Amino acid sequence: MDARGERGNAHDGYHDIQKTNKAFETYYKAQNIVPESEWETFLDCMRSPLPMTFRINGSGKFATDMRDQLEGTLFAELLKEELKDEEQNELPPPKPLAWYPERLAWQCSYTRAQLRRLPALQGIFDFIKNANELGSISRQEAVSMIPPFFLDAQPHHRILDMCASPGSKTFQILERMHGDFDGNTKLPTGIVVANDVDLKRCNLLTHQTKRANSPTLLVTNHEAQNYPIIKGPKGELFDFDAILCDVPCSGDATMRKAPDIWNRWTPGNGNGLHTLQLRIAARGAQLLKVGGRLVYSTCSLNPIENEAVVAALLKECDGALELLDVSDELPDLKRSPGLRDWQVWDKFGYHPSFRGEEQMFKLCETMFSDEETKKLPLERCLRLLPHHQDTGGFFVAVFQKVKPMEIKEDVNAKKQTVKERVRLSLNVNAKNEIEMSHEVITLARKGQTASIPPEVDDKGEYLLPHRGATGPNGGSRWLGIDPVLPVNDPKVINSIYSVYGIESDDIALHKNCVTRTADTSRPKRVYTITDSLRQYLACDVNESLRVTSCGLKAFERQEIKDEVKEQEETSGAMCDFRLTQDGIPMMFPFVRKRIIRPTFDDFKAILERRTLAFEYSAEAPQRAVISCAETKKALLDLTLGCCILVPRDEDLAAINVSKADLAIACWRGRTSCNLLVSKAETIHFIDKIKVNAAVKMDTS
Ligand SMILES: C[S@@+](CC[C@H](N)C(=O)[O-])C[C@H]1O[C@@H](n2cnc3c(N)ncnc32)[C@H](O)[C@@H]1O
Repeated sequence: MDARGERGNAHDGYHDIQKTNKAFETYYKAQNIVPESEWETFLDCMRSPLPMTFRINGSGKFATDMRDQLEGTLFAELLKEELKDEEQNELPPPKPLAWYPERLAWQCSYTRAQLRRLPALQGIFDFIKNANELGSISRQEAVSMIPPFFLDAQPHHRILDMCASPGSKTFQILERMHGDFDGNTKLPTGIVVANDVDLKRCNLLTHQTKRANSPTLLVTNHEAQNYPIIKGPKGELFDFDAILCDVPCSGDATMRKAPDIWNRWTPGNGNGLHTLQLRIAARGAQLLKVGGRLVYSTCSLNPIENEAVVAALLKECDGALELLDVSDELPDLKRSPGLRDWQVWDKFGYHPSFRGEEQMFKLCETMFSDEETKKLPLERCLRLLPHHQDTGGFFVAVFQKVKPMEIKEDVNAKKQTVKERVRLSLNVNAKNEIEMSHEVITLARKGQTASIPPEVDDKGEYLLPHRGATGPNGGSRWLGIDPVLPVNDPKVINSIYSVYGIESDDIALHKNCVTRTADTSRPKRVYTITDSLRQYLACDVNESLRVTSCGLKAFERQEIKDEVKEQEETSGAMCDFRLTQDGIPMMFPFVRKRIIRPTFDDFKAILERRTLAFEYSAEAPQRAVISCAETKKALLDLTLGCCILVPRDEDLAAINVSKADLAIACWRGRTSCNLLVSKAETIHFIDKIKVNAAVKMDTS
């Protein structure tokens, strides 16, 4: 039995681990991060399993409806009776996180094992499992939800998440950017750049944030401490309104979730990361706009990874950064103040001050608190202690940039060859190098790039450069990474505009579409991006950014045989590009053509059977056939190709779902209409209909 009166699942391995570590206890007692009177409670809590928490995704009506459903059914049942586990220990009911706005994040005081095991918790277990898979909730540690709140992200902001994978905080930021976008409100105009040093983790990040369907998202793969500096043609820095530095750390505040840390903890774990953490935060400070916010966070309790980094950053920035007092933000969040003084230890013991020889022990001056440090308002930092709110531990510091600061160039970045610099600065492919002017080559030899400004449109906005797509790395500076190329072939874009009835005044696809296909007149996938994202990419004339994913995949090439095209084009326009299901939430408000409103029965039938034939066929008697003559006629009146099916208004009203929420991509074929939605997504739609219909019946 542990401190919480819980027995772990014999198979979860949790209780096989010895949760003591003398060095850990000595170290943190000496650091005074916890008042003496709370020490034992703190240790007990660190040894107990972490309760499961989740937050409801999205915002506005969708999220509050979901919460009301949850409170109205599942949680109400649990609140009615006293819950006990097998050993008759009382299990408190789920409760909303006190500090999280609008009761949209919840904490269940059960372990995962209990959730799986106890029959009374079956409903909650199923709900969490399904809702997480379908993307309506995110299981996320309570403390990990905190940093994005302090960023104060707005839809028009440029935001940089420097160490972003697996992306739970990026996802929160994107939700905040998109707010209640429903086609009546404006699309976010800002950008979110999410970066990670690990390419595989960049791909994970792209996958985890896919549900946000965001045209503002750019995923890059760089060392955050050397993040590229992008400047506009007049030398103006492309800086960010908000930057999150959720840096790599020892993670010793996550012992409740990862108890193996008890066995491997040493003071050296934190010491070894201090310099990298400081370098990442310092790069963040350089890239921050004056007036913008930088949030530094770790899931470590260690002052060397926390206050020491904050103090060194403040000193290094020489008055350009101010550490903010955020005590009036998230007022219900219990927090401990940061320390002004701490101790430096390593495996040899305690080092009272930095005298120089400590360097031999891999300690550095910035780890120590000196007289200057003690004058800094470090109590403004937030340390979240596990026993205060039954969470994991965390550390957060919020800065504001108050004046410009010097920017050091990226000294460690991979050196470009002269030829490469010339090629990149001119945006020409390797074969054309022969035509480079003497002047440009001289500049490149001096280590400078020729400042070829990005192309500008009649409104003075920067357009994306046409990079050579046949260069040594498939047109990209980066081996294995396809270049980001503009799709502005009028044939492609005009066909999309006209076939789907999209107005260029509503959404400027001709400027804001990109592809990774070398032949931009026949792109495989077309991604939409926001104006700001285009400006950022356009200013990157030297292709310094290693972009692993960019914008929202809105259209995909659908090969249509030429003879079919010929026949069809006599009866109307055809488009080689189908709308993707991911693109529908964003594009639907702008689409005026090829929308079909079937009866609810036909709509459900196509979701369940994936295809609806126009006519009954004796050769395929099992095929479902469209039942409504009006829907059939509307479909037959379309040329072959993609269309969007949306239930009729009265049916949507009956289940309280919006048009954009149940708009599905289909293909109008010769003899049938077919779903273009994956099986997993189809289940999501069927569930949405079922859940909403059940709730409606419940409440009526
Ligand atoms: C604490 S995790 C970030 C968690 C993430 N912010 C989230 O909320 O899902 C730290 C991340 O930093 C990445 N990382 C480590 N060193 C880095 C560096 N030098 N530059 C950029 N990212 C780095 C790791 O790959 C890891 O994904």
